[in-house]
Amino acid sequence: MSGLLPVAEARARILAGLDALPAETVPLSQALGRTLAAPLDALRTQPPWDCSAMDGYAVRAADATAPGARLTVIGEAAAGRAFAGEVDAGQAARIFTGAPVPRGADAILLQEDVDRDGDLVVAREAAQLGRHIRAAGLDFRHGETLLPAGHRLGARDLALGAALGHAALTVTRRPRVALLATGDELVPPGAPVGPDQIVASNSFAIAGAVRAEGGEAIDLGIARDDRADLAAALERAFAAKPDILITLGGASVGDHDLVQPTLLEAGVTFDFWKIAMRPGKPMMAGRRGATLVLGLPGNPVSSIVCALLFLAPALRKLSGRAEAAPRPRPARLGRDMPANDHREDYMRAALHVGDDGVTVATAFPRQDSSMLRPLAEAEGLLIRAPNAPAARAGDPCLVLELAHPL
Ligand SMILES: Nc1nc2c(c(=O)[nH]1)N[C@H]1C(S)=C(S)[C@@H](COP(=O)(O)OP(=O)(O)OC[C@H]3O[C@@H](n4cnc5c(N)ncnc54)[C@H](O)[C@@H]3O)O[C@H]1N2
Ligand code: MOO
Repeated sequence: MSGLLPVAEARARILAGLDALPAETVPLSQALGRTLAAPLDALRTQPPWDCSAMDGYAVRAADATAPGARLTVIGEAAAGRAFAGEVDAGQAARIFTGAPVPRGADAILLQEDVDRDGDLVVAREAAQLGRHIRAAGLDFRHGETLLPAGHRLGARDLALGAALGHAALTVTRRPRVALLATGDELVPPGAPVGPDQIVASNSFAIAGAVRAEGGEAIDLGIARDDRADLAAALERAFAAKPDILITLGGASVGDHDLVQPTLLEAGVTFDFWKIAMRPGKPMMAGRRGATLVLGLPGNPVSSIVCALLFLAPALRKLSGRAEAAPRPRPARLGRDMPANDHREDYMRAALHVGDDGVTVATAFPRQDSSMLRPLAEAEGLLIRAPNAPAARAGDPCLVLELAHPL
């Protein structure tokens, strides 16, 4: 055996140590992407009264059972201006869409289906009981629960929240994630790049993934490959009281991979180091106090895949979301694949929909974890199980889609 932790077990161990963050109240206008900390209940009934779905005439259906029925118009009901009177036998009230149906009336005749002459309307069609009337409570009733706690709020839900009578919503606090890149070779984009240097890129993807999951990213820049510099940067990171601290790089076994010993010295207790996956093998996970510490590998693709598989689920659990783990979906292989070794493979792949409507995933020929271009071009990650035997084009497989905003 390899002694590396299986992906699912690594994720389960990370999630087991996390609880939903406390609740806070935010104005409806700021609730997009937040997660409900309590069920969303109706504070009112909608529509509050029987209401007209059309412009026309509110009548008694029994008065207009056949074309030619003649009715006297006695008033008008508009949206926001109800008709206070009652529609009696032989009478009608002019009515507009969204207006309360006056007492006595039980059907709406469309204005296209009548002829009007002064105070008189003559039906060209028979009225039908209840036709074009939205009954009170058709949409929801006071006290009903419409969305459960743990639901992440989309744009539609904000309209629902407003209609239910909420000006503010109770949501979980945003998880705070501190990001610290490490490496003498790294400079931020836009800064002069020395002869032995490259541009630090990983933090941008990780911060983006954090925000996409509703978290707040705190970028603490780049620490040098120097114990003192790294230790000082880590203290700055912990001082920001993050729910999660992410280090990038220095996770492996090289002489300059100082992250693990420095984290240990800073009081971090490690749960595990090294996962049976490719890319992302040298990821480490631990805790200091209330902070989850994830040490992601430096290779850009490794760090981003680890963020998808471990950081995003951790953020979902902290946010109180019902479903934390990523959900791969079934697909077919676009080409023959060799047998896999002991690591679960997450291969950058093109996706298309085959003739039978099933997604076809074709792994790119180069799977180097340093290469951002194929990651940017990929539409999905083709998952190859540890020790999967060789497989043929057309065989079933699993993929994780890489859709916007990732
Ligand atoms: N002898 C061994 N060597 C390596 C092993 C191993 O098992 N034995 N594992 C390899 C694997 S797998 C990975 S993944 C990498 C991870 O190494 P580190 O986490 O120590 O990462 P670094 O050495 O710091 O960096 C690797 C690579 O990535 C670049 N990098 C780092 N940070 C950033 C950043 N923020 N933005 C862009 N690029 C970054 C860095 O310059 C290096 O090129 O280790 C293998 N080695
Ligand atoms: O895990 Mo490393 O990520 O294979 O390059």
